[in-house]
Amino acid sequence: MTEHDRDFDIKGVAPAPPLHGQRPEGYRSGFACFVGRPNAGKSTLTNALVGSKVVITSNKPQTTRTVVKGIVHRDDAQLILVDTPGLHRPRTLLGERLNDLVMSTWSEVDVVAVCFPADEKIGPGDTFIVNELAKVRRTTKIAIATKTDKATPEQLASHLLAIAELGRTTGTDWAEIVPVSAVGDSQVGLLADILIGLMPEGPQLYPDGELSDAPEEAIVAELIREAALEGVRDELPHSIAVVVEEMNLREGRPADRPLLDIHANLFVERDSQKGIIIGHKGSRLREVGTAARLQIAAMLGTPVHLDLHVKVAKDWQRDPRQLRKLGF
Ligand SMILES: Nc1nc2c(ncn2[C@@H]2O[C@H](COP(=O)(O)OP(=O)(O)OP(=O)(O)O)[C@@H](O)[C@H]2O)c(=O)[nH]1
Repeated sequence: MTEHDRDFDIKGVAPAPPLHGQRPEGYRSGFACFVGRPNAGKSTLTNALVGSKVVITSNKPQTTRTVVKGIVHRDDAQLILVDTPGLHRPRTLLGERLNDLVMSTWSEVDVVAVCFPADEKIGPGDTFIVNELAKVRRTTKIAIATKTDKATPEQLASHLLAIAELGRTTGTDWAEIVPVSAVGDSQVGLLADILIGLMPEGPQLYPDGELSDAPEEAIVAELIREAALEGVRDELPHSIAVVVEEMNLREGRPADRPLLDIHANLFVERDSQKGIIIGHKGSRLREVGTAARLQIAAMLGTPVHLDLHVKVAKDWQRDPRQLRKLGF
């Protein structure tokens, strides 16, 4: 039995569907996972590789909660990208669950790629991640210097040396160190070649053209969450969760004018946070709703009616029952 004959059961990602199509000689397939400190450019890189916005990017740290994957299709390979939450020193039950999820994902993928933004010095956060990753012995590790467009050639050179040094001090054997700019589309193709070269030989795992198997509800929830976080205090990101309760095409609409009805609840931890989200006489919530609605409509290609409610779920990050209900 080869590696790919068993069901892949990466936590939070559905087991692989039945195998598709014939594969030419030498066809490769497998899983890669980007890690790195918040804002390192992981989601942007996933999007650049896949060529479509499937992972939600944001300029605020720590918004990637769910495991969402994008799929790179090539004639000779299929590369499945898994995105994990950030790794933190756990302070709550949610924090512990997220860390467990990250560690088990790392041990099940073929390659873990650590992203180090070239415009920032390597710091304790990076060292923490690489030290944790070093405990996962079997998985191949590569380092990516991201956002190279934001660094001078001299800065980039010393950044690459610092990455190599971090490998040495943590006992991590980087299979490659690759400088990339997702925004400038520099070396993204090379990165794809390198990742694919590190995948095992195996069959096509997903049908052609499938970009992501993240359920639409999860993508919609992330878009709402992103809109709700826009312009609010830095500590609020940890306290918001969005659950899409219902998503249905409205009945009785003409075929050329569909309308998607979405009912979603936005959970905060405290009444004071509810006030921040809702704003003066509901003004902020209306803006959040409009922004999310337009994003969802653009993503799904259907006009949307969004019904958004804000609820307080006291200390949901610490309560196992609430966490289960919210999908963690
Ligand atoms: N100039 C430049 N900016 C980039 C590049 N890649 C990402 N960014 C920006 O950096 C910010 C963070 O990027 P993300 O892709 O959301 O980072 P992330 O690592 O997924 O962040 P978390 O989800 O918070 O862990 C965004 O504002 C991006 O537009 C790049 O190659 N060049």
